[in-house]
Amino acid sequence: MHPILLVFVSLLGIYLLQIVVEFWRTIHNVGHLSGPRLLFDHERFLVWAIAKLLPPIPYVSRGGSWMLRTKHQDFAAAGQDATAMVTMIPWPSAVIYLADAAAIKEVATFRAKFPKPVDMYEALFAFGGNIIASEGEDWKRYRTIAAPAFSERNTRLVWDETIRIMFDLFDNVWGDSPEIVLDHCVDITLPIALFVIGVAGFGRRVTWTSDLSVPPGHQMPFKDALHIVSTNLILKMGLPNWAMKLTERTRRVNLAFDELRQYMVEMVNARRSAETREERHDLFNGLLDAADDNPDGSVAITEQELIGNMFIFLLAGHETTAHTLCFTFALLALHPDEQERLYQQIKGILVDLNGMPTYEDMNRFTLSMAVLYETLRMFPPVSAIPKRAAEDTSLTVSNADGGETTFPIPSGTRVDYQVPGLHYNPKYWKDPHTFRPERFLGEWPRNAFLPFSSGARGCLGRRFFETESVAAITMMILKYRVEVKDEPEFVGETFEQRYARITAFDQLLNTAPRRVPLVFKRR
Ligand code: HEM
Repeated sequence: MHPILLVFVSLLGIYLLQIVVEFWRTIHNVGHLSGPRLLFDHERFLVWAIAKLLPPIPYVSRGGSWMLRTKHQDFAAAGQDATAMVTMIPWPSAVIYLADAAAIKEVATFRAKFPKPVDMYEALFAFGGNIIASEGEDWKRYRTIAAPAFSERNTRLVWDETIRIMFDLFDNVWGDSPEIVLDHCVDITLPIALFVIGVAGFGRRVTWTSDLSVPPGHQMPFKDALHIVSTNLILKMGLPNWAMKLTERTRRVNLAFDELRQYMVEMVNARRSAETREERHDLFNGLLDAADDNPDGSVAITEQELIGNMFIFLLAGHETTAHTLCFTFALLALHPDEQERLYQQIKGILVDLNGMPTYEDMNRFTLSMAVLYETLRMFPPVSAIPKRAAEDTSLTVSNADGGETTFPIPSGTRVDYQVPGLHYNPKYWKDPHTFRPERFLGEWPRNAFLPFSSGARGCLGRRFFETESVAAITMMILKYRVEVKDEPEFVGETFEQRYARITAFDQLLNTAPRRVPLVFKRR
């Protein structure tokens, strides 16, 4: 054998031998927790992207959207509510997945022991320093500034504007048509969520019929910039700057980012040069208020951080909301009896309100909220919430025979909340595969419901989202009956087939419905 080839083969042999030894050591170090064993590390971006396209292949790929597809199965097979995925190449590593409410609560409580692995959120820095992609002192500063923006007044604004947007849709877009056929329900839920974040987030009213003129100094109307940015955030995060200049589409996306940034800079300047401060309750103004009110006069947040956080609100809040609303209408269309029950409650409440609910009425729509929660339980937009052990530690989970298992966690190991695993865990949820909104009407296991994460790092926009969604669902079901669109190629399918088709999903940055063809019939 040629000496160079001999050296290469020997080095490769040593590497493979080390990998095999390290692989067994990694399994041993997490207490031999059962779970998938895979050849390649799924967390590398390229492998992750390829794995999404592949079908499940034993020891190679779990296939796309595996968490929501497999739900609680891995945990049931393991006989306990913790599993470890151990991968081999390029270097053995383990990710521990939890579907045990008490263990998750412990991880959320001991934040210093289980901080957020911010290196995984690197792509989000494309927008500037921000609350989601930070930890420690930076995160505390962002949270202190951002939390007051999600005020009671902002929530009220969200409610009022959502009702207005829904009426605008019914009166000025759908008009007198007795039925509206949509090939994919996101065609209305994406705009609804965009308009709400436009006005209650950015303080700019954009709507179905809003004016598309381009103000001086701009190349694109605000509405287009907001829309293009919000639907292309993944593209911008995934591609390097030079690649964004290659095609007409990516150049337009780049332009939209520049335009939205410029609109925001102008909004900051207009506000700072204004003689009197306007009383406004959108998130952008809320952030500016907090930034300006720093008691020692120092800059609490730079302009770049302000804009970075606004981009993040758009990323965190737009598609998650739109997709959840879409799944909600899909589930109501698939379960007409549940839809009727919801309609009866809404009608009963609105009889004495002349059809125009106010923010004060929100808590009376208990079934609207229950339907929303049941949708979030079954189709959580975020499947995995990652943490990383900062020191050698251990956790205890319950197992199938009623006992407990304690396992070690070496420092540096990823520990993820596996949200679908928790949400479909029969220990907490009776008949977890059945759509049963009323389970959220009485007492329910709050620690086993994690669509918004929990603890100090829980979702800041939860109330924003809930308010908008309850208003949108309530108005829609009051005015329209939702049905699955009849399509000749699906005649004769069983309920299970129809359910699987209408709720089919892909998991990208969040869970996205694949195609939800619905008909909205005027009541
Ligand atoms: C269905 C709707 C939503 C869901 C399921 C959701 C879910 C989540 C989850 C799971 C996290 C934790 C992420 C992590 O640890 O990496 C989070 C954080 C966050 N969300 Fe949401 N979210 C939703 C809507 C919104 C909206 C509408 C906004 C803002 C307008 C928003 C703003 C935020 C922010 C600022 C954080 C970071 C909190 C922190 O790290 O301190 N979210 N959200």
